[in-house]
Amino acid sequence: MKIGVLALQGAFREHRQMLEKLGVEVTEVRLPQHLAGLDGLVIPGGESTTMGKLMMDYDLKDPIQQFYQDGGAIFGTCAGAIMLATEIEGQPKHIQGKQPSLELMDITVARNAFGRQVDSFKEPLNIQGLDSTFDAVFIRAPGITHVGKDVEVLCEHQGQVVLARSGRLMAASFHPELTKDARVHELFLKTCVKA
Ligand SMILES: NC(=O)CC[C@H](N)C(=O)O
Repeated sequence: MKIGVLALQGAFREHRQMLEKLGVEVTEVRLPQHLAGLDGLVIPGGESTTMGKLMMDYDLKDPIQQFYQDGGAIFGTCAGAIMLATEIEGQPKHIQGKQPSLELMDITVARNAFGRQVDSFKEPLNIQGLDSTFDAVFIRAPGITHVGKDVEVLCEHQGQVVLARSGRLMAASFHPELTKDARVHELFLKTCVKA
């Protein structure tokens, strides 16, 4: 299996290390041609307005959407979840129009729903499909405030959805790459088998 990690900005190295630990071949994606031959793509946490701007500057939006249409799977964590969402709440006022995102997953995401950087926290979560709790790190995390009818809720915390899946798309509010526990990445790898 070959997985790409979008490496424009943010915590892409940690995802790379986690996936390599699981025996996966990993490619850092910075240009459209880096998507060739991948089964899945991870969009890391970071800062979604910066990542969105870089995605547009590097002409990656259409190729990533095409990658998904062609059967690729995508996992967005934290800022990456914002990048996947069809609707974003709380975008900064200085951005005119809609903050750039991929608009692939039928979810509404509220930016910074769990407070500011100083309010970052670690929390044991009960995640559907895992037989014990998962210690999740939240850093200026978004909350998933609405899910479409084809979206499965895999975990909720403080009344908000924090892990969701829709076919080959997965979105997490937290940072599963910042722990030693690889089980959330394993859940994603199960969705990466091309039809
Ligand atoms: N850790 C993160 O990825 C934070 C996301 C950030 N708050 C944003 O809106 O882009």
